[in-house]
Amino acid sequence: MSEEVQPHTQLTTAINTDRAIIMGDPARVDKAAKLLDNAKEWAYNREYKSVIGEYRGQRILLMSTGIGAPSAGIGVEELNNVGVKKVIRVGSAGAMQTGIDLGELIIGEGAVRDDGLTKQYVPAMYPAVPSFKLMALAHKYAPDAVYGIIRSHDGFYMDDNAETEAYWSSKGIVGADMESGAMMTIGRLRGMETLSILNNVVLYEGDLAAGVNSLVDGEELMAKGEIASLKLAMDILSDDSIKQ
Ligand SMILES: O=P(O)(O)O[C@H]1O[C@H](CO)[C@@H](O)[C@H]1O
Ligand SMILES: O=c1cc[nH]c(=O)[nH]1
Repeated sequence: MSEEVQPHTQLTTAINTDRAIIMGDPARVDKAAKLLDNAKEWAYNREYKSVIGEYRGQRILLMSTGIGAPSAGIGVEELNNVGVKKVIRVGSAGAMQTGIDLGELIIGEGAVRDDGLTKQYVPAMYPAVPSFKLMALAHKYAPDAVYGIIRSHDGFYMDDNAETEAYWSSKGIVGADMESGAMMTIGRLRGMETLSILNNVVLYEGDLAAGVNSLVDGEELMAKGEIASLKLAMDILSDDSIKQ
């Protein structure tokens, strides 16, 4: 653990908790903060907005990490530096299979590491897997969520998106995001327990940009999915079996 102020997140060990919920969007931190008791903003530097509060008596840090593996990777490293050992990402995603509705929760049983960053940590054959303990708690609180392997990628606006998605869909991948693979890989290398809970904002083969715009506009099913995903992460992190 480091006593230093972390340069990007501005976190220190004074956060005094071993668990955090991370998300891409700083605006989601404000929505999540409303679900906590005694929520207090800790810092807001660059894309990293952090709030500390309590859920069912358990102290939890909320933090945004911006978009993409490099900024998520920095966030996870700095969380580890200040003693955080359990991290749940609550993100948005695109479905990779038909039949997954808007606002449905997709929980990553592993991630295809289609990012550039984590290959600089370990070869691509190293698996990106979540904590089995946190996963078991996900099943306890959300037995009906969609469970499967997700794909974390670097490029939102790729010319070959349709072909790439068809390929990974044919391999059974259930959803796509941009940070879960980095969190699972770097987290595991640093001895942290991680889990990824994603709110579906794009139907399979749907319009990516339109889906993300609807999330911003607060479309009802997506807004419900966002709150459900945050509550699920809080239920898991405050479960009696892993209470701090
Ligand atoms: O909603 P967040 O958590 O940012 O997650 C998803 O949304 C962004 C793309 O729109 C990427 O960060 C992707 O992973
Ligand atoms: O398809 C999607 C939707 C949101 N975010 C992604 O990374 N991909």
